[in-house]
Amino acid sequence: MLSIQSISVFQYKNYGNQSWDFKEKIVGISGRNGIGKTNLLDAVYYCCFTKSYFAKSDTQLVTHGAQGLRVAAEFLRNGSPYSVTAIIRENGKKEFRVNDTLCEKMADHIGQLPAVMVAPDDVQIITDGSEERRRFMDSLFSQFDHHYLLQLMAYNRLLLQRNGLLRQLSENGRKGLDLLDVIDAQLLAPAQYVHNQRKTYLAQLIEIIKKQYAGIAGEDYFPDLSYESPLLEDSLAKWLEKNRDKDIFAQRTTTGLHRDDLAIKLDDKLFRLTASQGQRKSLLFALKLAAFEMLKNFKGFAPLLLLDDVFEKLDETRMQNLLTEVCVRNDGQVFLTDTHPERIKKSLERLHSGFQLLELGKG
Ligand SMILES: Nc1ncnc2c1ncn2[C@@H]1O[C@H](COP(=O)(O)OP(=O)(O)OP(=O)(O)O)[C@@H](O)[C@H]1O
Repeated sequence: MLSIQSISVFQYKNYGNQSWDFKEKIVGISGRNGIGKTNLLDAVYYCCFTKSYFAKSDTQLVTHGAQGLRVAAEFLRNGSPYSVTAIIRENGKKEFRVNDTLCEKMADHIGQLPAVMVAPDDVQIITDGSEERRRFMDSLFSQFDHHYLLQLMAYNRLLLQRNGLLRQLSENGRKGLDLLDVIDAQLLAPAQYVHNQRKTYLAQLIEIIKKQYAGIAGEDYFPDLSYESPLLEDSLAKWLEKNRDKDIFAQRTTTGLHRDDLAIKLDDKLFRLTASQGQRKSLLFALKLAAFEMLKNFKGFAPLLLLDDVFEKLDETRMQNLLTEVCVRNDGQVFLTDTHPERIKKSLERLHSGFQLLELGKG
């Protein structure tokens, strides 16, 4: 079982110096638009992932006009205390401590405090390009397969090096092809590992998504989901060899893992072009709940579930079904935000399970 007991923030977005205690499995957070509900969820997310779900850089998290920030939180994981402190110093340097010990590599912390965020703009996972879907699956798989994260990081680092070299080769008449051979050889092992794991994990994930979609949408047909990868057609070694001239000309690596996708179709057409708003919402929740379920299966305990503004997204019945599923049937801790204190209170009361309601901006 994983739960967060308390969090304190200093100079974090719109918060000066504030702390909260979380006493229940279900925590509702209400308050008017712009009061800081999302920011509070994001601070929890930050403790789990060493980065924000929303902001591209840490500097965006520091309160405007201030320098440096601090976020500290106490968790309980399988009965043992687990504390996290994140500090961004005035000079921008970041320190992350777990149980008072400095974390040398942020990657080592990923997966220790599994969490799933559901936020209003997440529908981009379905409507936007493949990058959003890769981010979704990588964030999920990295939380239960540490080697996956390390191999993915190695692949991305080498890819950057390769693209830099391709630019040089294109500009200086191909001097340095030996180095390209070296980088290409180094890319193969991490690419193969990530590809194999994506194949395995996506097959499992897709089955859970279908089940969740049926439960949420109540439809007896499913979107067709499949793993698309150039590596399903040929090995990366072959692709790199075949595309070498093209890559030098384009000054970038034109094929590889970074082109993978979780393809989503409905009646043989792209889901994002044909699906209704309701179907998109249902699929988004199905993806997120599938991520939640998969994490729970792998970790042996439920991840934190951070639901931002979901009341605006689903009708009342679907919302109540979802809350029963994630708040009552699961033993995990759930955070929900809503602008209307009465609406969230009423929904949570109907669950007949203990909950806490934080009203931001009051008292
Ligand atoms: N770095 C920052 N420094 C100061 N304030 C910030 C910073 N980043 C964001 N904010 C402020 O935080 C507020 C938004 O907070 P947040 O998104 O958490 O609100 P919310 O309660 O979730 O609102 P909504 O109900 O509209 O989703 C805005 O007023 C924004 O100006």
